[in-house]
Amino acid sequence: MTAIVEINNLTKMYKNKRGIHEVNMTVQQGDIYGFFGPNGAGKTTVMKIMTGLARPQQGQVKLFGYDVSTQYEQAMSKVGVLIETAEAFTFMSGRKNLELAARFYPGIDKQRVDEVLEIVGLTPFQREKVAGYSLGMKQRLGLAAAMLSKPELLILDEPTNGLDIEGMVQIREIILRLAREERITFLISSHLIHEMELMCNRMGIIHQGRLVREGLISELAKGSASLEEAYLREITEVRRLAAHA
Ligand SMILES: Nc1ncnc2c1ncn2[C@@H]1O[C@H](COP(=O)(O)OP(=O)(O)OP(=O)(O)O)[C@@H](O)[C@H]1O
Repeated sequence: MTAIVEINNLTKMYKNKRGIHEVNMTVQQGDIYGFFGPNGAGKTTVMKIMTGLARPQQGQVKLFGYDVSTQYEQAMSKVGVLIETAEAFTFMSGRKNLELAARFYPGIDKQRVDEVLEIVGLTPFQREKVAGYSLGMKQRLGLAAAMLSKPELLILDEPTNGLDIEGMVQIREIILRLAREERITFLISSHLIHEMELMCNRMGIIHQGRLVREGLISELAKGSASLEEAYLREITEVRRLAAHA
């Protein structure tokens, strides 16, 4: 197995003493890795450091074997990112937004814009202004933008956050298809455990800034009626140990 993402000992504490502490994670090629934790657990902080949007106080992130802090361009060359809600110019069409984003990458032509619109199911709405898009359509446009450079790894922060059931299903189906047909590796954060169960093969659980468990979902759920029950049991144990520390 090839490790696409290697996170070692990552620490970033904000002035308010919150943040992340000595996080270790590995994403293997072909994984749909679920990065799971409640609001405020530290998911966005890890993802921002991974993509160079924030600096750690300690530790290291390697993407495709390259260190994000010292070999940024090589590390990010095969990575697509969607962190927090997708931003777009609402007065422009979906297509125009993608054409604008494509200018940041050398060698991306109009044909690729057609391809990514097709992948996310926005071809029929490409000429409409983004102002008229639903939240689900905006998220799919963000996914299309992240796909422009033909990435081999997609890092998605809460891609289904705030979406209705139909919107969630659409995003999930796109992710599963891309993993299957284009062999894209995914790192996806969510605070919805059911989403993780439906989409991911492996999962890391972050709790109050610490990665408390990582493994195959099938193994994490073993011996429990559901993944949710397994998670609650894990967290109860973490709290019990913390109380006795
Ligand atoms: N810029 C900041 N300054 C101070 N504290 C911060 C800052 N960014 C995040 N935090 C705190 O660090 C902790 C981790 O936040 P983070 O956004 O990484 O969590 P998260 O798991 O992504 O949660 P959410 O799902 O709510 O986005 C939280 O307690 C948050 O309040």
